[in-house]
Amino acid sequence: MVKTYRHESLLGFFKGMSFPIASIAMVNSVLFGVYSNTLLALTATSHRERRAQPPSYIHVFIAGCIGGFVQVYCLAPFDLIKVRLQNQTEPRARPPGSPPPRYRGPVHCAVSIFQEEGPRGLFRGAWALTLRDTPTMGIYFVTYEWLCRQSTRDGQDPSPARVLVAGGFAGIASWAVATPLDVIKSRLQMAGLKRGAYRGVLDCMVSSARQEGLGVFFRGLTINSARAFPVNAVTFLSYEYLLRSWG
Ligand SMILES: C[N+](C)(C)CCCC[C@H](N)C(=O)O
Repeated sequence: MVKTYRHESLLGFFKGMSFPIASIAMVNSVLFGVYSNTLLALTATSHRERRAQPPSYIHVFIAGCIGGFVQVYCLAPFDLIKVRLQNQTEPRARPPGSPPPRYRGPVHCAVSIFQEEGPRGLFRGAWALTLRDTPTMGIYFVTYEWLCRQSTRDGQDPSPARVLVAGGFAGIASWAVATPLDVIKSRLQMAGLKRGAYRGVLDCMVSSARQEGLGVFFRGLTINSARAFPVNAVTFLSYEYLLRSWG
């Protein structure tokens, strides 16, 4: 944090955020929409009926995995642009004559990737993202449901405080499992800049572990968990209460 602040001031912390903020609404509505509709197809219960007739954890897991799988295709290009911009550090005062940053902003970044790496370039790392999100979104929804049911009497709606706590821990639990593939995904997304860096997911895993030890698979987990708690607490609270007031 100190280094980022010294080098890039407060703005450095928000690098690459305009795109994720604009895209998060779309990505989350795809995730939660596919999740809820898959549960409807599997259990024939709507969101409202699910308190009285709770779905089995297997159904929750399958619906979460399918939701995770589908949302990857909305998330992948936005996530790639975020990673590319976050990894581009710019000093506060650029010495005169030094080259300008490679990407001038999210739109310029998207256009450059499209031109330099082709349309498929925008989906770089999407396979690692699919591997990261499919099972861990299942874990995300199962953890949330389990924690809600632990603390709520059968058939009753969980209180807002419980929804917040269950959502927060669901975020942490799923990130704990997702972090190894998150590290690999980000490396593959960055590798598009240098030709032939990795041959694929497995190659990236093996060479990262060889060079940096197994600890590499947990890089960023602490800061990600600190972020995941409030983010996912609010996400689930919004989901529950928006559906309750509209459904
Ligand atoms: C499945 N995985 C762990 C990758 C993400 C789960 C939480 C997703 C949420 N939008 C967030 O940004 O925290």
